[in-house]
Amino acid sequence: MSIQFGEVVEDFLAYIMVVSIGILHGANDLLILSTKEKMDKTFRKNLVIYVSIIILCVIIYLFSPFIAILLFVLLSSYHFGEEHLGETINLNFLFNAVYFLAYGLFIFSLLFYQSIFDVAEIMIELTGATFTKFQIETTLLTSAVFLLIGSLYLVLAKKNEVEIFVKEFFYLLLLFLVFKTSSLVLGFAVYFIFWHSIPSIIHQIQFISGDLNRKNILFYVKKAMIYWIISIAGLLILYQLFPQIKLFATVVFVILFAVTAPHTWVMHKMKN
Ligand SMILES: CC1=C(/C=C/C(C)=C/C=C/C(C)=C/C=C/C=C(C)/C=C/C=C(C)/C=C/C2=C(C)CCCC2(C)C)C(C)(C)CCC1
Repeated sequence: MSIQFGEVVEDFLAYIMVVSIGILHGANDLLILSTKEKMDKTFRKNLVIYVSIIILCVIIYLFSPFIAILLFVLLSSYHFGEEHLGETINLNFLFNAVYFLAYGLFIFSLLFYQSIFDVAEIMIELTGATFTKFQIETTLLTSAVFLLIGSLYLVLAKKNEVEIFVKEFFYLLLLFLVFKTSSLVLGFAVYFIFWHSIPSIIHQIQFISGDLNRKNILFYVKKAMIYWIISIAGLLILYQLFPQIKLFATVVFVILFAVTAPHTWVMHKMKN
């Protein structure tokens, strides 16, 4: 009973974090595109591209939910890696892409490995199938090998200092402890908010306004508000429209699934 109560509180906290800061961190994507292109006229074109990518993701999901979620995990892995390591690792396009992908896949497989039954529950609601223990273990091991070889190469080729990888190793150890001791949704939320969304919001504010200060933070939040409200409305409508969806987590991941591809595109453009 106490474990269940603990999980309810943990999940509640996680949803608050994801729905507030998590969704917010993507809500200024159109402003970032306009800032990058320095032309107001491109706003409508960017909006059409952004919404078309969302529609394309939904179509892929309707044709094959499992393939769609698999692509979602792969793209998210790359995106998490690029956001976290983009300023540290810069060798060439192929090396960076593989390293970022391996980093994200390692995080996801570590999380899934710790909560295999909860992952199965959400995956079955989303797709009717789930990842097997063997698939998760193989991904965990393969991504770890890629990360290790890639990091060794960067150190031996004198591209990066060894201290960077030692620090990252301790971060991963910390994440392992977080994933082991919390529910699936809270574990995901801790990574998504503290490792990904908050650093990303800081980079975005610096990109849009130059400095990180109170005025620029308020400007960022004000500009994001309308898109944040539309996304939250979408989430609530979806939850009401499909009463067969039992888990709130499923609806949250559907929303994240829909916005991840256009958001990854914008963030990639911002950084390159
Ligand atoms: C601008 C705009 C807008 C908005 C937008 C936004 C708001 C965005 C956001 C964005 C975002 C916010 C992003 C995010 C991202 C996320 C991610 C990247 C995640 C990932 C995750 C995953 C991959 C998961 C997985 C899993 C788990 C963890 C468990 C269970 C199972 C599964 C597999 C599901 C709109 C639409 C209104 C309109 C138009 C314009």
